[in-house]
Amino acid sequence: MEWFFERYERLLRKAVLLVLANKQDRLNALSVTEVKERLELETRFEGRRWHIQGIDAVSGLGIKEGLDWMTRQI
Ligand SMILES: Nc1nc2c(ncn2[C@@H]2O[C@H](COP(=O)(O)OP(=O)(O)OP(=O)(O)O)[C@@H](O)[C@H]2O)c(=O)[nH]1
Repeated sequence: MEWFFERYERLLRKAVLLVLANKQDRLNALSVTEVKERLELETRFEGRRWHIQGIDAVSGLGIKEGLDWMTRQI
């Protein structure tokens, strides 16, 4: 199994990451900055392609912008 995980890790190193910080319409939702800090994205994904997008899944706000970013990466 070792070979499997090594191969997988190698492939994932090239993966791009899109984080959707949902419920931005709710006052008690974590802000984009808070989600970014709690997930330690800047340090964990340093040198990698990642993006965090605030969204509101009910109205759809931000979803297009997030997916547009992902589309540009692939
Ligand atoms: N106001 C608001 N409500 C949302 C949003 N996204 C999901 N919800 C609501 O949150 C509730 C839980 O949604 P689910 O899709 O079941 O998500 P879940 O992962 O099971 O639960 P959560 O931990 O609440 O995310 C539902 O009533 C959704 O309508 C959003 O962006 N804004």
